[in-house]
Amino acid sequence: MTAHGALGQSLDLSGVTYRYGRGGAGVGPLNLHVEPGEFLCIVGPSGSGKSTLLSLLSGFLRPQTGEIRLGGEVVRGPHPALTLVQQEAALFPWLTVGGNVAFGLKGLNAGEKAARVTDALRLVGLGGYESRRPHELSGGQRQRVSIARALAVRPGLLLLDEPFSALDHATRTALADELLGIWWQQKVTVVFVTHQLDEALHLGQRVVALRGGEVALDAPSKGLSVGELKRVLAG
Ligand SMILES: Nc1ncnc2c1ncn2[C@@H]1O[C@H](COP(=O)(O)OP(=O)(O)OP(=O)(O)O)[C@@H](O)[C@H]1O
Repeated sequence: MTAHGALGQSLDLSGVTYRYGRGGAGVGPLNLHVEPGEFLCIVGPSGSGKSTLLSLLSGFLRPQTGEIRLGGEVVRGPHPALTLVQQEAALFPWLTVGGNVAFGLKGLNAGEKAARVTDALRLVGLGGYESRRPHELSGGQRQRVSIARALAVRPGLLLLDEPFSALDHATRTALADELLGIWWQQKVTVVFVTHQLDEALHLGQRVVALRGGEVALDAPSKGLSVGELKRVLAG
């Protein structure tokens, strides 16, 4: 299921486990392959292991068994090619929008940084907002800035943890469609965690449902229904 000659990187999990305490809750063993440029949604009830999985994917937690590979390279810790967008836009209030987007850019000169910032803000529909401050923006705009910040580093894998959950329905729908446009244009690999089953089916090419830290379903979203997902998640 390769998407449109993607530039994003492949993601592979083989035998990955992480348990909090001996025999405690957590995830695994997980085996998962994500194609370069694929859009994967992860759903699951509260406590099913979604956040633990994202922490493992973003390198904040190390697997206790197995390994995670991004573009064939073992992930050994937080990495600039793995960017995480969280529920609430965590912007630095004392920096401008441009400063926030430029924050993670390393090893570039000032001109290259400015070009990356301009491009990323244009992608999220905030061209010209460079000198604004976060408090001057709406919740949806702030979340757009955090997506721009993630995109500015040209990630091989974009991880999103319920990025639209704090937004009203109309803004949420608009941002979801914008994200699809960006994904299509940038050909980045996306792993998107959501509680909303309809959102997962709308956005993802493929849906993975977690239950009790294990994969209960891994299927193309085409042909899946919210009812079927609910049945799987209920066990
Ligand atoms: N720091 C921790 N110490 C001990 N147990 C933990 C810790 N973090 C999570 N857990 C447990 O691990 C399991 C998976 O939690 P996780 O937060 O990954 O689930 P989740 O699907 O993201 O839930 P939610 O949708 O509520 O955010 C749960 O049983 C949780 O109680």
